[in-house]
Amino acid sequence: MTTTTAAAAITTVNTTAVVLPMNYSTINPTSILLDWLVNHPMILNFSWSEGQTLGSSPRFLTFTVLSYLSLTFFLSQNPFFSLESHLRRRITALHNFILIVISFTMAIGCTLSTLSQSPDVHYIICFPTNTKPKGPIFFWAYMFYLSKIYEYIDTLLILMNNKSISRLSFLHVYHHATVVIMCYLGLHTTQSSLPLVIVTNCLVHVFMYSYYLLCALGFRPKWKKLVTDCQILQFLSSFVIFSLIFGYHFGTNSGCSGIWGCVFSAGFVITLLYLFLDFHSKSYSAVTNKLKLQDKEM
Ligand SMILES: CC(C)(COP(=O)(O)OP(=O)(O)OC[C@H]1O[C@@H](n2cnc3c(N)ncnc32)[C@H](O)[C@@H]1OP(=O)(O)O)[C@@H](O)C(=O)NCCC(=O)NCCSC(=O)CC(=O)O
Repeated sequence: MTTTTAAAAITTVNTTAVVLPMNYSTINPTSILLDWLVNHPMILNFSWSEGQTLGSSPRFLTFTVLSYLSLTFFLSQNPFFSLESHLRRRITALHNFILIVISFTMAIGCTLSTLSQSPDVHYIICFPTNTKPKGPIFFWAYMFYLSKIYEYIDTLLILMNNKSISRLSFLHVYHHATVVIMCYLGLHTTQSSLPLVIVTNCLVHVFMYSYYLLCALGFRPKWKKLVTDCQILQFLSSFVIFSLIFGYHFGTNSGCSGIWGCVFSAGFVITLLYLFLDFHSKSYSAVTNKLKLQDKEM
């Protein structure tokens, strides 16, 4: 905490405490961020321990993902209620705003943790095989995992509007269900690459949920395609990261931690890339744009 700054602002004159104006030149934003997002005792002492940390058991994971899939299937077949449009838009806007803040905080927290905790650049890509899932980097990996469960609300928001149920795509449900398993395995196997995957995805999500926020507020941003392009770029950059890890793991004697987590993530990214390229061609091709224009003119 910035105790030195606070202490410097307080001085005593004739035994009476006088609060002097804060010397703003001594406030260092980076050290405040480090205090809150890296060196906070809760973050510094975090440890993922299987069966003890909330959400860390295979049973919890199975229950969560199966509940999501069965509820989504049930509600899509039996739309239960449609919220009044005004209220739904407000709830959606708030939900997106929360996700922008959470994603941004995780991106900053994970970046600072990685920069301050990594002994060398190699560590950012490849954790040594004896790495334990504890400390700031794994705290943010855990927050990332929990945030993916919170993102299930996206699906609920689509289901709460009878008119938008057609927006519930295979891509959406497959992504939301599988990403939770990927994050769990990341922690369970102490997976190398976690810092880069988390920071990249959080930054893309700040952009994506800003797009959704504006939609919920009634605007239709012209840069929708740019969001999809960034998502595709994210998946392509993951290939570079995973190629480096596999190169290090199989090309050196020391190896990298959590290689099975990396194999799962790489497989997931391949399927997402395929689905997103398909989404891209269906949403933005010249033919699609022409059809949309004709629809508007009718
Ligand atoms: C541009 C995209 C981000 C979104 O494409 P969409 O076709 O879903 O976009 P859209 O124009 O229909 O979105 C506008 C509609 O979404 C509603 N909406 C607003 N907030 C929402 C939220 N948090 N979740 C779901 N829907 C939401 C708006 O009210 C509006 O509804 P109305 O039209 O009724 O007013 C795209 O690149 C994409 O990701 N498509 C896949 C669909 C998806 O589910 N993506 C998110 C998870 S995948 C992911 O997250 C990958 C990653 O990690 O990067």
